[in-house]
Amino acid sequence: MYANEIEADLTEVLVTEAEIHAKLAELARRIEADYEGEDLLLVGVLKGAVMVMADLARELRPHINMDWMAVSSYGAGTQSSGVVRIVKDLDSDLTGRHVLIVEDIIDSGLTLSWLLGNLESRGAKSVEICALLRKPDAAKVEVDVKYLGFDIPNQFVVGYGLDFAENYRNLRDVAILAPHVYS
Ligand SMILES: O=P(O)(O)OC[C@H]1O[C@H](OP(=O)(O)OP(=O)(O)O)[C@H](O)[C@@H]1O
Ligand code: HPA
Ligand SMILES: [Mg+2]
Repeated sequence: MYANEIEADLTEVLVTEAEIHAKLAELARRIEADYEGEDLLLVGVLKGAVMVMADLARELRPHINMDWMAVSSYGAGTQSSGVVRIVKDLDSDLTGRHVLIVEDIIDSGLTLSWLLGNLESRGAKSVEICALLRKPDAAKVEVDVKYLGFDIPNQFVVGYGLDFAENYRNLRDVAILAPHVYS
């Protein structure tokens, strides 16, 4: 389904487009029930969360708001540096608001544990996390994720927003990147 030169870079498709969309619909129903009658601000973490945010937001039937933050800790490698830096901050004031962070993946957990602390310190009424993927075997810190899509093995994955050196973000599925690409 992908161009031949992309197929050659992938070991296997781990989560298909259909599985992602079914899961996001399921999570959206839970989110709608949990925040019924409340205002909700979705905070997407650029750039990886763009696809999850776009599809999750369109699954949600009530009125919601969206804002974006860009943080980066990976650079061009496959290991988190552990140092999270804000590349773009939110435009919104979080005081008194219900905030749901939308992420593509929890790998070491360093990005989200840092972000959770950062957003909680801004006076939000609540801050929760929705992440499409999590690698339980890669955790360096535990992150309390309320809405989780899939637990996946500890392998480097790409697609559906996830990149390696800024490539593969546009793939529709989540796939394992072949080691020959990065080693
Ligand atoms: O749990 P961790 O080990 O911290 O890894 C997860 C984070 O790493 C990736 O983002 P990255 O910093 O590479 O930037 P990007 O979203 O622009 O790809 C991914 O999108 C998560 O935000
Ligand atoms: O497995 C991954 N793939 C792409 N980006 C990532 N950022 C953290 N883990 C990953
Ligand atoms: Mg990211």
